[in-house]
Amino acid sequence: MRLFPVRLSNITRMLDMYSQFNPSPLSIKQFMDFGQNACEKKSYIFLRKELPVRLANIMKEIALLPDHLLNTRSVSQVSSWYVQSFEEVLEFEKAEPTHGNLEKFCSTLVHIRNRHSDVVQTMAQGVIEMKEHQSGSVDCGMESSIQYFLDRLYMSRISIRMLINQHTILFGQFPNEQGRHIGCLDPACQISSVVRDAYENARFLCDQYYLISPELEIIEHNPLDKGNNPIRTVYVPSHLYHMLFELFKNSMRAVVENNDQDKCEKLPPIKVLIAEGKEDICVKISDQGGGIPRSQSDQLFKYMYSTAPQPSKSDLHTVPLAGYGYGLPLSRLYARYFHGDIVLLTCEGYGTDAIIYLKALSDEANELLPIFNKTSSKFYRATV
Ligand SMILES: CS(=O)(=O)N1CCC(Oc2ccc(-c3c(C(=O)NC[C@H]4CC[C@H](C(=O)O)CC4)noc3-c3cc(Cl)c(O)cc3O)cc2)CC1
Repeated sequence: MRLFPVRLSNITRMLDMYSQFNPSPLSIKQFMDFGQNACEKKSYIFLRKELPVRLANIMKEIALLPDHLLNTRSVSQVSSWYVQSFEEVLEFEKAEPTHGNLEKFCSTLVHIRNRHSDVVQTMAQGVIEMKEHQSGSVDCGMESSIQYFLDRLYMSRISIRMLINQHTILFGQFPNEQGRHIGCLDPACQISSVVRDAYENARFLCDQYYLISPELEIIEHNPLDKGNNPIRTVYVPSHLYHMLFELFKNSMRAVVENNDQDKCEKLPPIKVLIAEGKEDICVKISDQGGGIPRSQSDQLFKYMYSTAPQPSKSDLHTVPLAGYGYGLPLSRLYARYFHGDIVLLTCEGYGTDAIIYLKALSDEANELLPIFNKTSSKFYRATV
């Protein structure tokens, strides 16, 4: 994207200014409290500052990427999307919150969300382009700086899309079709329902490809609730679904590929435990898929490790359990976004437990946001 000198110096000046502010993390409780008495003007005043701050913080890190990654066609494309979106939001920097401007702001946010919908795939393509242009393999210093950057880029992207979704759902075209939901948050998200949804959809893909799939068993353990009601929490169902869907796909692939169906009529079931404690809600997915050597289990969270040549569109259809190779690292980011986590515990020769940890209390579920500062930029200089 060619930038004319005047425009370039303007953007550089604004980037330097907005990147000096730290992003302001919000908790699930704050999202809920604001959404229950939502005021569009207050949201507009907050977002027209916070969105450029979050965009500028990650744009400064994009600029620190090594040239042979930054100058790939794909990463240049992503960079230009960020520049364009940064400029578009800045148009509201001093605009009064009139009805017209509020409406224009909402549609601008929708355009920005759509512009950035393919950032993950495009970055994956950029990593592949870089590897293709590299004569030798990528050294581990470079690999760890790319891992560090992509984790921060995608966490920033998750957070920006969360802010945009809350505003456009609360104040967009259909504000009253929310039911009990507050934006993309469900105040009473029933964990077992999302587990079943994700399982059924992963099972459909598994049956399509392998013509067989393991059964599901769910157990809930909620010592704090005498009525033994299903465990519910305030969360973003789509985030939880994304994590569960990826983990079920992995479990099903392992179970089907590592169990000799001739010997046993039925595949060992996938067992899910949902437990609520004072601090955490845990969702443990246990399978008998043969497990992975410990030396390999860390690799599964690596973007570079899994960045095999992207499946072609037809592959994605014919090899449905394969993805772009970012399923697990991205799922862990969704869990970490509100201070949860995903941990893999594998027993080679037997199977794997994948545990999703969620914060049980919404005022402890704070956004985890990357901050551009001397420390983060040193990391790039050290490993570039
Ligand atoms: C980056 S990504 O998110 O896009 N994605 C990560 C996932 C990967 O696909 C998978 C899927 C399953 C497995 C797998 C095996 C397995 O396959 N064992 C048998 C081999 C063990 C090494 C052995 C060897 O090479 O030594 C050769 C056999 N066993 O346990 C699991 C397992 C993994 C996860 Cl993460 C899980 O949640 C549940 C599981 O049961 C491995 C890889 C695509 C890429």
